[in-house]
Amino acid sequence: MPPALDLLMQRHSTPSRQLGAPGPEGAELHALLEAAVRVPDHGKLVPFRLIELRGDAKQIFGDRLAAIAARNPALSEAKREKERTRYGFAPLVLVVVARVTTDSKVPPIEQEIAAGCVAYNLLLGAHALGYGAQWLTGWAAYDAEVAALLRLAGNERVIGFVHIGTPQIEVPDRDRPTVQEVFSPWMP
Ligand SMILES: Cc1cc2nc3c(=O)[nH]c(=O)nc-3n(C[C@H](O)[C@H](O)[C@H](O)COP(=O)(O)O)c2cc1C
Repeated sequence: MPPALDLLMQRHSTPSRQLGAPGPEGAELHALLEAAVRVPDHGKLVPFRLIELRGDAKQIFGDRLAAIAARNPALSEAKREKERTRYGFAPLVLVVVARVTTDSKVPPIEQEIAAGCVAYNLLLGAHALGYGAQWLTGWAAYDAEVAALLRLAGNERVIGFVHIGTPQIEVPDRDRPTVQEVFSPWMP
């Protein structure tokens, strides 16, 4: 099997709480980012950007998120507790942001898909470099206060928080859809 296809076959997420140091930094992180932004992009709009959360900034972000969660009566106590600790594990979290050009002929969904490809490339690239990663959204990706905390513009939204680090345990793969389940010929 070609190595690139083998990578696709081997990749799986590592839960963010099972990720620890080290994570990619310096030239290695730069290479990961360069590879990640090579996505199909209708209209070449570059409808994405990335925000790094690392070190103290990452922990402060996690604390602020927990404070927002604590004020939200719609979130269960268990979810609020999860927020208090979520950012203490993976050494690096990349926030993938979609920035949608509204006066373009390219529909917003296509621009958001391009940003989603960046997030997936990060998972693949992290795996290729020997790291583990997980793409999370949760309530925080859709919360206006969190968007303000990240200083997102009105046309921007969080596509995912990609946690990257070194797996602390061997994570078994999950069940995968079979080709038979998802593939069929079109019948005229
Ligand atoms: C857009 C998106 C958002 C996700 N958000 C969450 C999340 O908030 N919480 C969670 O437990 N898993 C979430 N997941 C799933 C995990 O990232 C991951 O895919 C899954 O745990 C294992 O699948 P994998 O091994 O094929 O990556 C999300 C996946 C996608 C594509």
